[in-house]
Amino acid sequence: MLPLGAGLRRLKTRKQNRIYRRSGIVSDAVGTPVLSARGLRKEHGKGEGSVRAVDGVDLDVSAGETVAIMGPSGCGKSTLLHLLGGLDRPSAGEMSLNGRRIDNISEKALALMRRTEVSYVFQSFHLMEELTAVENVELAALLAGRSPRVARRRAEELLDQLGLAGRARFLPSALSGGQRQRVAVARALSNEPLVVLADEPTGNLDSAATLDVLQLFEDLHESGQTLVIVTHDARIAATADRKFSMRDGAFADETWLTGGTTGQLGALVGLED
Ligand SMILES: Nc1ncnc2c1ncn2[C@@H]1O[C@H](COP(=O)(O)OP(=O)(O)OP(=O)(O)O)[C@@H](O)[C@H]1O
Repeated sequence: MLPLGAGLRRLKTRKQNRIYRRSGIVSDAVGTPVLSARGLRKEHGKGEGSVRAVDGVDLDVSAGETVAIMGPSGCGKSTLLHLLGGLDRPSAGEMSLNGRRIDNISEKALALMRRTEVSYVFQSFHLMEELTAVENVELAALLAGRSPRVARRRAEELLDQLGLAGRARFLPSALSGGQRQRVAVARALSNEPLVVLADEPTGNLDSAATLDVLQLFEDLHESGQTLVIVTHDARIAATADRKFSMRDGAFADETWLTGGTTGQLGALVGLED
């Protein structure tokens, strides 16, 4: 088994190739945000009882960047993440993925985007309990259009790289919380997503497993994976390039943790080394 960091770094070359391939040239991968939102709004419900959960969010996430979103309970973090990943539709505003509008596309196109271009890691893992670890990961790759042979190979490879080779045939019920979240991360990577969206990835974990998953997200960041993480955990947020504080559906504050534009330049360096 490869050490976790080394395993993920091996993924990096493939990721670089994918970004080059999809974007055509490097400057596109850096210049065009992977994920972008303008004037994003979401109202839950209608009329007097409606709640404006997201209220005018602008966001650009560059290739290879990790963005953390923090804020008090109910400020709209999960709703925003759902909008960004196409799990829900905005009431107003525009969103783009790799330069392509996604706020006004058909349900079919949105479903395809969810299977092939974005991935999620949830607080409560959302693994299929009747499937083994490798089957959970493989299923996501199959849904993204990989052949059964490629899907199985990729699933085994990812579990190996995430330190779970010995647990591949275990059902989720036989895994610890940290191991389940690792399977969920392997599943999220199985379609080679442009961006991984994580909603409180350590919210259901004890402190030892939290440290484990924290390291995992640092390694993912290091591997060049674009990440948007909603979290209450300042340690997770500290692994990000930028941190947004959300209040009442909008960003109240933005903090560069890796120093202004050097965060974006860092992504460029990461692509080229
Ligand atoms: N499906 C829904 N229908 C009606 N209101 C909703 C729905 N989902 C969320 N809300 C409301 O929208 C607001 C934002 O909720 P959201 O879950 O996005 O907040 P959050 O910041 O993620 O909270 P937490 O940190 O507790 O998970 C809250 O007032 C919530 O009650």
